[in-house]
Amino acid sequence: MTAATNTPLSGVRAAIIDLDGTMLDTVPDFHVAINRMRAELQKRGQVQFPREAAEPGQAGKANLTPFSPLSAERIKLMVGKGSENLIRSVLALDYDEAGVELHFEAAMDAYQRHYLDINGDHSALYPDVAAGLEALKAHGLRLACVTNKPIAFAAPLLEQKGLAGYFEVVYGGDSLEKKKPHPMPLLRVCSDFALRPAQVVAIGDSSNDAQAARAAGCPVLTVPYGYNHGESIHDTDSDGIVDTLLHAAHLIRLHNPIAN
Ligand SMILES: O=C(O)COP(=O)(O)O
Ligand SMILES: [Mg+2]
Repeated sequence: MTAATNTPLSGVRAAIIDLDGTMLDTVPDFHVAINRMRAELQKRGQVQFPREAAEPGQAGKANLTPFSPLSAERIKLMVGKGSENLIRSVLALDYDEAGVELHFEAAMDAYQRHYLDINGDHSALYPDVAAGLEALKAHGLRLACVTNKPIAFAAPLLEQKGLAGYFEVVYGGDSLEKKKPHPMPLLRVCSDFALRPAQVVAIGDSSNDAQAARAAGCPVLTVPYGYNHGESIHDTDSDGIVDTLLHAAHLIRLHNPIAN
């Protein structure tokens, strides 16, 4: 994209930043919490086995085979569409459809407990995140964070990593009726800021962010280092790929030379 007079980034006054895979590499947290949840389910399955089995040694036999821990790479493919989707995808590796439904509630409960226990302990900021947020703010942009992570995970995580102060609003995947790729959370930010969607750029790591932005009518920039469900970010429809949030800030500034 060149600094022509009218581009998708012209007139941008605010930015909506995604969390997982864009600001923080959280897969190591997901990795620990998911495998602890699976170990817990496994343990309970073994305890229940003698009582549940109609014929000892028949029903529930599969539960006696230890779940081998999932790799971080495998979990990375499942992150980005919220907790419910993640837990269903993980359960589907061990159970058939009926089993997924049967174990869903207990799995969610265990997962949330384990995640909150270690939230942020294994996660790290990507390069130039704080510098990028500083630069966006210095250029007069208002900032919001929109993530599909539950707000009970996202809010303390932003706080712990020193990022909370940058954002006027934060919406989690369960804050509103719909989550990304639905445009609802992005449109809510536009209305919070009293700006038109064309004035609010979304910055994210996945097709989820891009689809939500397109549906809302917001320009969108993508980063190439996050989790795009195993797909190349080059195949995602966006207005530009930026190496870092700092690069995004420079690009926005280039297209808005007189703002501030
Ligand atoms: O928790 C998730 O599904 C990921 O959320 P995010 O990429 O929208 O921050
Ligand atoms: Mg993301």
